[in-house]
Amino acid sequence: MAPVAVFVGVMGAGKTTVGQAVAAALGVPFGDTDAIIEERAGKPIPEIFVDDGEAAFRALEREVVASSLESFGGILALGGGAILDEGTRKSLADHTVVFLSVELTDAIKRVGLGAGRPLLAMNPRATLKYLLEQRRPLYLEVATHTVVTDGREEPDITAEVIALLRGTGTGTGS
Ligand SMILES: Nc1ncnc2c1ncn2[C@@H]1O[C@H](COP(=O)(O)OP(=O)(O)OP(=O)(O)O)[C@@H](O)[C@H]1O
Ligand SMILES: O=C(O)C1=C[C@@H](O)[C@@H](O)[C@H](O)C1
Ligand SMILES: [Mg+2]
Repeated sequence: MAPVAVFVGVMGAGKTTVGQAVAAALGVPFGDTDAIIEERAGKPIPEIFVDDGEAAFRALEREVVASSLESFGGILALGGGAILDEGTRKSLADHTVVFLSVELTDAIKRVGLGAGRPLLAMNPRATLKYLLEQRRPLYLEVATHTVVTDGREEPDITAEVIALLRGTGTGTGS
């Protein structure tokens, strides 16, 4: 079994929010690799970063993403940095991948001070700006569909994604 669709995008793109809504509308399960990692580690992501370091988090993320891509049959949201791993990007070539795109202004409004997101613990605006620039090409590389979310409410974005998944929408990208 493989995911119906995989959501990628930077922190605040709305992967969890829109992913849950799309899954509910399609009547399929929703999975979030960040939540699976927290279950596996038995602690929240900020604690994994503090206790074990980012490298240990990325190793666990790689495993969780690989097993979810093989066996999770619903809508799967990946952590914002999962696509940094080259093996993960290659595995995504076999899947329907929705890139939720967001620019800095809206991303900052959505993540606020970055609570629960350890990479944003210091200077969230500058960090998010850097992450957006660094990762945008990687999100585009894996995306089969790109959906612009700036200035849009969740139901509107969800409707576009559902149309894309049903093959009736044109989307805003590849
Ligand atoms: N289109 C939107 N408009 C306004 N707020 C939104 C929108 N999408 C999500 N949000 C809000 O922004 C915050 C971040 O959204 P969400 O957690 O879904 O992002 P994410 O992509 O899963 O981020 P992360 O990679 O950190 O898990 C949440 O508080 C959510 O309610
Ligand atoms: O962008 C990132 O690198 C991250 C995003 C979150 O989803 C979590 O996976 C974690 O906070 C790291
Ligand atoms: Mg999320």
